[in-house]
Amino acid sequence: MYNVVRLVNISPAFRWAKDAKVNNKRRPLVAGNWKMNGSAGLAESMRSTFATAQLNKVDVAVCPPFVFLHALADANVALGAQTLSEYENGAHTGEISAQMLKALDCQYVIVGHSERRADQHESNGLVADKVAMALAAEVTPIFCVGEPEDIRDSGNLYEYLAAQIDAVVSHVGIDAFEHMVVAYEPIWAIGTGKTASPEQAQDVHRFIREHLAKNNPAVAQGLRILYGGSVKSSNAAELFGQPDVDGGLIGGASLDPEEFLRICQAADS
Ligand SMILES: O=C(CO)COP(=O)(O)O
Repeated sequence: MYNVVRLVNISPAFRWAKDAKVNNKRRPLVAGNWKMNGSAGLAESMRSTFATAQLNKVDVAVCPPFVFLHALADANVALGAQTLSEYENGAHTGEISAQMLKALDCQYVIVGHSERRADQHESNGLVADKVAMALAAEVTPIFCVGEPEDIRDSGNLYEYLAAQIDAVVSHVGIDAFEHMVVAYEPIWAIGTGKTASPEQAQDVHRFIREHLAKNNPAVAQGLRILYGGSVKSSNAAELFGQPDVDGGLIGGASLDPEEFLRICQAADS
């Protein structure tokens, strides 16, 4: 399904990964995932909170439900969606295509979030198809991986994560990761208040980078790997301070514009 030719002819505007790496340092990204929350009012208050925010060294994105994307258009944050269809167009009632997101100026789309893997039974293969669709439309996938607690406890953490990553690598190719963001979100840390320790996050982020580096060291080095799972302003700086943690994917705390701004400020250094 994935069209390699289109990626080779990718537009200069999509080659952000080059710009995202300044002086050999990856530029952090903080993305808010509202999940099935929020309102037009929240979009408005997010817009006004960020209108005057002085953030220089961090990229910020907000991923509201589809119906509020327009309410954040031209705000002082990049737009992201929470999922997309694996189909290009046609008779797929209720689906939203990559091209539609592009037309709305969505720069990012979350793909493979654990809640969709669980609720909508999205398999590694389907996630790979969706990543390919996003790439073909030049919308940057925020590709999520993460383990349930029993997998971590059983000692199979790295095999589990490698299978999630390899499904996408084998479908779109390692070079496509130049146009992607990866998010590590341990399922046991999502919405639980139980954050991974900075050391736990760093260990997994380093594993992800080294795993990808086996195929393309330069792409792995430039890749932004976000941490997600109970990030708050009180723990953000320490998490973002880890060498392989390049920002965060924020759930609950992104529903409070002031708190979300504080988390973005923690990455702005
Ligand atoms: O799933 C998440 C972001 O995608 C994390 O959610 P919380 O920040 O609410 O734990």
